[in-house]
Amino acid sequence: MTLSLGCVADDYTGASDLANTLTKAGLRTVQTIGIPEDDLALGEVDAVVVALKSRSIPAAQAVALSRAADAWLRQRGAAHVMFKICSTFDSTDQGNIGPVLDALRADAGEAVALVTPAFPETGRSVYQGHLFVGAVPLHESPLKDHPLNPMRDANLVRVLARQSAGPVGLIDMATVAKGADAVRDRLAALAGEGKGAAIADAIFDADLETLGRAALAHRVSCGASGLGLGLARALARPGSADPAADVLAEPVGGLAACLAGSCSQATLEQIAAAEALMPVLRLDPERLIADGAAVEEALAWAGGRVESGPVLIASSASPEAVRALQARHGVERAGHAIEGALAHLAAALVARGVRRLVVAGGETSGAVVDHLGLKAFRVGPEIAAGVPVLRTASAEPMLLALKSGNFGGRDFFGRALEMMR
Ligand SMILES: Nc1ncnc2c1ncn2[C@@H]1O[C@H](COP(=O)(O)OP(=O)(O)OP(=O)(O)O)[C@@H](O)[C@H]1O
Ligand SMILES: O=C(O)[C@@H](O)C(=O)CO
Repeated sequence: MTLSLGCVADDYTGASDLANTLTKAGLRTVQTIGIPEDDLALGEVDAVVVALKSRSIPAAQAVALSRAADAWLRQRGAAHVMFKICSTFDSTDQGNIGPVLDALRADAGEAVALVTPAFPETGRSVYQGHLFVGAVPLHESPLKDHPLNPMRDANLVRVLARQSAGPVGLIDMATVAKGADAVRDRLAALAGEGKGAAIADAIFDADLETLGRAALAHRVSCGASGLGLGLARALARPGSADPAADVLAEPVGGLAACLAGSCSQATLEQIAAAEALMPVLRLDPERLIADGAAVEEALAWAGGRVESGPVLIASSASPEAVRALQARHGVERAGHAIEGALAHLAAALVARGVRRLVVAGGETSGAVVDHLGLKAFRVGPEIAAGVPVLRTASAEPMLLALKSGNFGGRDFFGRALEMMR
């Protein structure tokens, strides 16, 4: 079947966030892990979100992967492809948002692309090109302490220009308020001025509906789930059946576990709250890096406990502890070693019968899902804004929840496990 919408996401939790939004808006959506085989049977779907792990890799690799994903989606008939980035615009001056968008835009033969990370449901809004996280500008939010890409500038026109080949313009709120035609005219004017990308202001879902309608006149756009919502509302057929309804119809059973590698403030609070619900093991990150025995000890700890109920294992630590560890081992080395350890733990837990798995953190989820060799998910109901239940299509199905670091309320882990039966 011909896709109404193709999406290339730069991490796995971001992909499920977008898949959740598209599903809620009425599009039948599949999330794939990596670029699918040519013969992947899709069934009746409207949208495919190809999840890459390209947010924090060298820009040239991110470009190559994203172009290949885009080519796969175009082959399946997608006339519009959205590049899904983080709603907090996670990136560095080297990329990867600018280089990937430049490449996708060139492949699509477009002069300019609309960009907005606004996602009102999770408090992300853009005004005069400045990104706000709740009530504070990006550089005053907890994202200033992100372990891999600390965000220290809220002016996205400036941020994107630093990582793009060409200049970047602004579609301001006054234009957005005038409607989709005004936005399309502004995009054309910016293209005439030689701008390759335009940051669009958006505060409410209605703004994103306007931007979604305007973006569909082009072959490529870039944003977070808010833009996904705008595109999906423009594309969905009114009155179509709830696409998430049958994902939880058959319980999968099996054991349940949670793994956390995210060090975001939200995840730290969720782990603290989970202590009241299940046994929690806090890993020593120094030992995880130094020594494979730490993983074996964690497995021994989980052994008997997971047979009688869910457990949570976390490497997560405070910003100060993260900085100290990174100073001793380097940002990448520390990050990869911990991701690898959690992925290894996930595989060992699955080998012991875990079939319901909650993972916190985008990079962490990427490492876990890759290590488990999972290829595609159907998208089920929402646990918290931006986090759906996912179901593998395999003969012995698993349920997963891949949580972006900043998402979910304090009760997230308990809530997820309650839904994942
Ligand atoms: N105690 C720790 N010290 C230093 N780094 C850590 C520690 N625990 C985890 N990490 C690393 O921090 C990074 C966290 O990134 P991850 O993407 O998983 O979470 P996040 O950034 O909060 O989530 P998202 O990308 O969805 O917003 C990973 O590379 C992880 O391995
Ligand atoms: O857009 C978001 O905030 C999330 O989907 C995400 O990508 C966080 O890593």
